[in-house]
Amino acid sequence: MRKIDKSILAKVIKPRDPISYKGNYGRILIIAGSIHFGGAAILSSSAAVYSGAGLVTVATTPEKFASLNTRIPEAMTIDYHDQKETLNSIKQSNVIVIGPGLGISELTQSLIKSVIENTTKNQTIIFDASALTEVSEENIDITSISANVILTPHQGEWQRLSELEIPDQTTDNNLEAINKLAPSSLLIVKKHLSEIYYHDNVSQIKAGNAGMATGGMGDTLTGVIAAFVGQFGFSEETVAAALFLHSYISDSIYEKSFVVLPEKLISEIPLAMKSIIIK
Ligand SMILES: NC(=O)C1=CN([C@@H]2O[C@H](COP(=O)(O)OP(=O)(O)OC[C@H]3O[C@@H](n4cnc5c(N)ncnc54)[C@H](O)[C@@H]3O)[C@@H](O)[C@H]2O)[C@@H](O)CC1
Ligand SMILES: Nc1ncnc2c1ncn2[C@@H]1O[C@H](COP(=O)(O)OP(=O)(O)O)[C@@H](O)[C@H]1O
Ligand SMILES: [Mg+2]
Repeated sequence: MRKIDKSILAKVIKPRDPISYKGNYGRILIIAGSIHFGGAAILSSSAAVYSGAGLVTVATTPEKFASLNTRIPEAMTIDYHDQKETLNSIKQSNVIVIGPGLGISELTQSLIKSVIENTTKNQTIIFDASALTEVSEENIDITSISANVILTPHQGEWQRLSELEIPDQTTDNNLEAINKLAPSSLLIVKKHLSEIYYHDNVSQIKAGNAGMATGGMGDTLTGVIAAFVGQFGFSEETVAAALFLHSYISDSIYEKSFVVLPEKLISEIPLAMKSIIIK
């Protein structure tokens, strides 16, 4: 199993061209949040903005517009009940995150199907949280999606998708399961020392700590990955760098703090990314 260490960061995080504009750094759509899970949409979108995404739009329930605009004014908001507006945003985005805080509902199922049917090979979809649960519970076919696909289940969500009990989630079993479920996708099994499965390659990050075992940490990861793909393009390296940075910053916080709060992690992303390119 290949190990992912700090060297991945300098391979991916590059200085910006002075002659550039926000369109160069990715249009991200985050389809997230619901009446009981407003924070997931805030954390995912904040993480995307703070990780350098050019433009971030959150498709969520209008009850959450005020809190979102207050917490992360850089992100724009659209109503995911408005099919026309949501479809328009799906088609215009480079990266689409779907799932954090969405909840289990017919709406979630229809949003998933709309994303699958209206994206092309030049786009990337990140399935997380409730979207993963719906894919498994509704047997939604994700084997032949045109867009790049990234799945970010924790071990419980992976159990639902793969039908592998957690103790049986070995490298070989995971590889077999992902090749059956979505052969060309990139799978991250989130846990202590998370693993990446992509085209039969298996790698493991050498960072992460138990202070990360707090609600919202996975929602946050989706925003970091989305921003990295939006800026640096879809590749196993880009995703590995995002996954590593998320745990690397958490490790530095964990040195002095009993718990790693997702918001604290997010606040430290810009300085951590800058430190990688300062020689
Ligand atoms: N502030 C917010 O708005 C938050 C919203 N959240 C949303 O809540 C929804 C449900 O996600 P959850 O993950 O909380 O609940 P899930 O029900 O999807 O998964 C948690 C369940 O998985 C099982 N499990 C077993 N081993 C596990 C392991 N090692 N790691 C994780 N789970 C394991 C347990 O039965 C546990 O109850 C998602 O849409 C998520 O985005 C959560 O992310 C928490 C924070
Ligand atoms: N003990 C641990 N060691 C390292 N990383 C952990 C540990 N516990 C949780 N994490 C990380 O925290 C995140 C939790 O994701 P998830 O359960 O989806 O959170 P949420 O859905 O509440 O946002 C994952 O990235 C996981 O790898
Ligand atoms: Mg999660």
